[in-house]
Amino acid sequence: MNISIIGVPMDLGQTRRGVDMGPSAIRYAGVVERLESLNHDIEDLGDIQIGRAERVQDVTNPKLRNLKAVAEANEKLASAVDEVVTRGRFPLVLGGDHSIAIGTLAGVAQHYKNLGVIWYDAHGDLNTEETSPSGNIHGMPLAASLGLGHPALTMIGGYSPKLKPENIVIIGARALDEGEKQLIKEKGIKIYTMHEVDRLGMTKVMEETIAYLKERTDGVHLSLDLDGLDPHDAPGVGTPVIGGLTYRESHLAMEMLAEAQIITSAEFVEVNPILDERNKTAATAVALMGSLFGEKLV
Ligand SMILES: NC(=[NH2+])NCCC[C@H](N)C(=O)O
Ligand SMILES: [Mn+2]
Ligand SMILES: [Mn+2]
Repeated sequence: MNISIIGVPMDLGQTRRGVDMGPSAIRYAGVVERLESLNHDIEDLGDIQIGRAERVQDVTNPKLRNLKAVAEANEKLASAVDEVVTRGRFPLVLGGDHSIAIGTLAGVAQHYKNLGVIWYDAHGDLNTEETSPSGNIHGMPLAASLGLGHPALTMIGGYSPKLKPENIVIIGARALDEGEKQLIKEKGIKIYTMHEVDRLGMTKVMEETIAYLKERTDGVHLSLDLDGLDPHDAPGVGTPVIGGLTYRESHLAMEMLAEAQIITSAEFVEVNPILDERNKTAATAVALMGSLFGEKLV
């Protein structure tokens, strides 16, 4: 595979500092070497520039913190991702907080009629400024990609929506806000909460997810928020939620995706080295990328 890495040192989609160092932490954990060892062609495009006016939080609208800076960075990311896909390469985006999924999806979705998304996350990220309890844009990217929310977010890349609700599968959810629950029901979004993961087991969850997406999509983006994993395996995240997916379940999920060959772009987000233990979370991310890109135990 020809893979292009794009770092997005974004921390303006939430209020805990340090997640802007995520791309560096993931590079230190050896992402390039790991993927090269699997015989992929790797190109590291470096980082997107994030405008951060002396780290001052812009709360002009407390329901949409740092809206302008987040939107600007996502426009840049959308063009960078679009350029990678146009060159026929696989975009691998390193975050940064999850607000960057808006830009990644804006860059990818225009290349597909029916882009699918696997949202691997403790959260739904389906809030809008009306439903958000925090005003943090990292809780809104999936809604924005469905065309819901502020136009500065929904219109990144100049078009909307990027996704159809029936092409989304959420895996690992265990912290959903009221508005998000409503939206999931109203739009019929497919979701495997921790309840279903416990009940069915990850094998069945992934078999169903893969079959579901295969029949209705022509490409699948993996948006993996490290907080989807249990804080025991991924402590370096800004919004940890206990009772999450294990390291082993997550590897199995990545291995099954590799086998099915359905993933056409991916992002690994919310790695915060300041909150981490000896770069464990970045190391987990890199190990999961290994499995996603074909690493086998024997
Ligand atoms: N990408 C994330 N970690 N999102 C966490 C969102 C938390 C909460 N639902 C909010 O909207 O504020
Ligand atoms: Mn999350
Ligand atoms: Mn998220």
